[in-house]
Amino acid sequence: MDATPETTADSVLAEFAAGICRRMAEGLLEHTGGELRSFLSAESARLQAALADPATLEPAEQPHDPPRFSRKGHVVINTNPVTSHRNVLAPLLTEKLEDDRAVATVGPLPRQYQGPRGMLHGGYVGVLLDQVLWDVVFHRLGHASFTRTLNLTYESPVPLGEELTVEGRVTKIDGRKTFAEGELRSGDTVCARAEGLWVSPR
Ligand SMILES: CCCCCCCCCC(=O)SCCNC(=O)CCNC(=O)[C@H](O)C(C)(C)COP(=O)(O)OP(=O)(O)OC[C@H]1O[C@@H](n2cnc3c(N)ncnc32)[C@H](O)[C@@H]1OP(=O)(O)O
Repeated sequence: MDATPETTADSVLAEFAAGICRRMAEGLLEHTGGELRSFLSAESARLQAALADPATLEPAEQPHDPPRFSRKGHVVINTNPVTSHRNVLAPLLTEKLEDDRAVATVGPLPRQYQGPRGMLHGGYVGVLLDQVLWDVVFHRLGHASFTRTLNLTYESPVPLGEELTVEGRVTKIDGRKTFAEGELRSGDTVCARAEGLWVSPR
């Protein structure tokens, strides 16, 4: 069996296509009428050109999330809706994990994440905090666990169009229970705080 289910060039092409889809999702909310038609046409042409000649995808880089085979031989694609370069819903995080602490940067987030005008949807604030707290718990324990509780406090609206910082810390481990807390910041402003419980599988 090959080490990967597709060539590196095809993985790069898939991530390029995901980038086009992300821009299209944003463009559909930014443009109307003839401007929208021109925008869609230009993005489609870029994808068609890449499909016709993948060598035009410069600079030739390594894919971030190439599919792999599981131990049982199934194709595994990273589907994570926050971190996967292949999932067009994912805003993508740059994350640093150290011991009991994770610090991630995300954004600037575009219009498809909007709740109140110009602000991030509150449910999505929870998604970002859930992911980063889950990540720090995984990093600390070395295995996956389930979010059991996640309590959010919204301190101030989260702006779209600005880079955000999401921080998570493990605060206590008690048998199968791991407690963690964190916050989401825009600049120096703490916009939301979270604390929760992660339960390891039996
Ligand atoms: C591989 C890569 C994947 C990347 C994914 C990123 C994911 C991001 C995070 C997520 O989205 S996770 C998905 C959302 N979460 C879920 O779907 C979890 C749904 N809930 C469950 O499946 C079960 O409720 C759960 C597995 C969490 C717990 O069920 P159990 O039957 O194993 O728990 P149990 O009732 O035995 O409780 C375990 C311990 O927690 C304690 N506990 C439970 N609820 C509590 C509570 N609310 N407060 C305090 N303690 C609590 C409970 O008393 C007990 O304590 P002890 O071990 O000391 O006896």
